[in-house]
Amino acid sequence: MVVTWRRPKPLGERPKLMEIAGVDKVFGGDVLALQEMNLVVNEGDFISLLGPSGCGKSTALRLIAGLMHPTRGQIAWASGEAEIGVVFQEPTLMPWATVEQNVYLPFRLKGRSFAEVAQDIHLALKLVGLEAFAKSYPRELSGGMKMRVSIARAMVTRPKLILMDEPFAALDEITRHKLNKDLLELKEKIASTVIFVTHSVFESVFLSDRIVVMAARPGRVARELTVDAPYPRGEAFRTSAEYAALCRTASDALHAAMGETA
Ligand SMILES: Nc1ncnc2c1ncn2[C@@H]1O[C@H](COP(=O)(O)OP(=O)(O)OP(=O)(O)O)[C@@H](O)[C@H]1O
Repeated sequence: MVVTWRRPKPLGERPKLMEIAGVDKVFGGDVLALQEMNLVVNEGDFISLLGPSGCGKSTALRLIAGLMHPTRGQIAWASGEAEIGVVFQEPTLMPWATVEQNVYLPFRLKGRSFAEVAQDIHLALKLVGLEAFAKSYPRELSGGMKMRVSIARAMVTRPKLILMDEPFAALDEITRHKLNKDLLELKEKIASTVIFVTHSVFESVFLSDRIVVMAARPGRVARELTVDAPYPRGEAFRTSAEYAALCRTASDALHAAMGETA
């Protein structure tokens, strides 16, 4: 695995990675979880899906992951092939396996031997700051460290797109801030694309360059915002007037979307 330090191209110049076109998802014949979703995802985007409970954020992620199929519409990959890694809210680690064995899992599922990919595993652990814990078991790690293992596992095969479903929601605020910052650095190093589900206006503004604001009943995209602030972003950005103003804009958009709920 080669670590690249390539910056994503500016918004508007990025090649298309995948497209969600006119997607509906209906459960049980009458629950319209997602209505007419349209979204173009470009290489290098950091997109947050921001919205209240029940607006279809997880449904959208599961559709993109191919864990289920749309009722109507399509999800098309520019390369013709979906290459994704997924990080869930819970780290979902195998308790009986070491950290490196957990990170090995996606390769094992592809039939690769550990020896063949050991270097990739160790580089992924290094990138999340856990190279010294390769032989530890999940029970020996803090919540934040377990989440780092989960992130290493999602990126070890170098997927084009990493899907993250509220990965830091269960962590304390200090750990969450640290992981937010580390995630941005990591994304830059591996030149990946991220779709990140969150309830938090603050987290979405800190991380993303595009925020897709969603509304509920039925779940749908209400509007899209661009966060026009340069990366790298750190604590100076988090405490800036610019960040406060961007949070205000996103919060207003979210409240407007919730007000539109039928
Ligand atoms: N498997 C399912 N069967 C029936 N209804 C479902 C199913 N999955 C989701 N729904 C419904 O679809 C709607 C959207 O759910 P989804 O979990 O995608 O929302 P969400 O925005 O991710 O919510 P949260 O933030 O609470 O996780 C909700 O009304 C939910 O109850």
